[in-house]
Amino acid sequence: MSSASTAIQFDGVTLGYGRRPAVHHLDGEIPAGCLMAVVGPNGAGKSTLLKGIVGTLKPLEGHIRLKGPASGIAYLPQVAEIDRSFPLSVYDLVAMGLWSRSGLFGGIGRRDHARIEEALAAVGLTGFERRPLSTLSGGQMQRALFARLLLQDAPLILLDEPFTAIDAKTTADLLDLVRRWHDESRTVVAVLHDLDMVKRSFPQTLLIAREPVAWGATGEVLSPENLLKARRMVEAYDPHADVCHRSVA
Ligand SMILES: Nc1ncnc2c1ncn2[C@@H]1O[C@H](COP(=O)(O)OP(=O)(O)OP(=O)(O)O)[C@@H](O)[C@H]1O
Repeated sequence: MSSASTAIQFDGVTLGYGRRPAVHHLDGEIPAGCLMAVVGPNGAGKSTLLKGIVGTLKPLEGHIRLKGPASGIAYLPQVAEIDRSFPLSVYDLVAMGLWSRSGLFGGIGRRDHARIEEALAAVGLTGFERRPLSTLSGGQMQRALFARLLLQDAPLILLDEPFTAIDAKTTADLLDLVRRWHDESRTVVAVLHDLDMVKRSFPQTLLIAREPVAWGATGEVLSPENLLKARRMVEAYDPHADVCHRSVA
């Protein structure tokens, strides 16, 4: 049963594609206000887990319960999933962060304009308003996407590999925003590969290898034994297996 301080509750969750599970045996909760990293080897199911939380992927089994409506989620997908050829300006992209409030055709008032400019300033993109997305560097694009997240003003923020292929300065600036969200008591869940960063900046961690390997305080979760176990579990996983029904001992 989820409590008032639970942001996300997993009950016997299996997530997958077709009938093939990508993540299973997921039980537990993410407390509200938690700053949590999701780590694991390639193919461990980290992105799949975020898609399950966002609701773009329905569980094959079990339930994911969210405190608050799905519209209260701000989600940053992996860079590879974002189409930059779409003819949008930086301003338009960032303004999309207001959609949940203004609606698709709501128009942008003076206050909204000021908020967009504020968000652009917070990510260091003042002056980039009219630039087409296709002309941005990878780091500038990620800054623009963070500005959009800022405007979404969501209690739950999901980030899928937000710092991949961006330089140290951009990473530090964006990590400051993540800390700010945490200070504002938002729940932040980020898929990350840089374990040093996780140890430094993320108090809670879920180590996943198609199923949870360890979940809790980062220092305990990221033990050499757990990391080895996770690698072995992903290597041993049968990608053709059907949904399994593990009996409770
Ligand atoms: N759309 C899809 N259709 C079928 N299988 C998929 C799909 N998306 C992911 N998978 C499979 O689900 C498994 C988990 O993938 P997922 O992308 O969640 O892993 P990940 O931990 O995020 O990996 P990485 O660190 O490489 O990004 C993989 O075996 C992958 O091939």
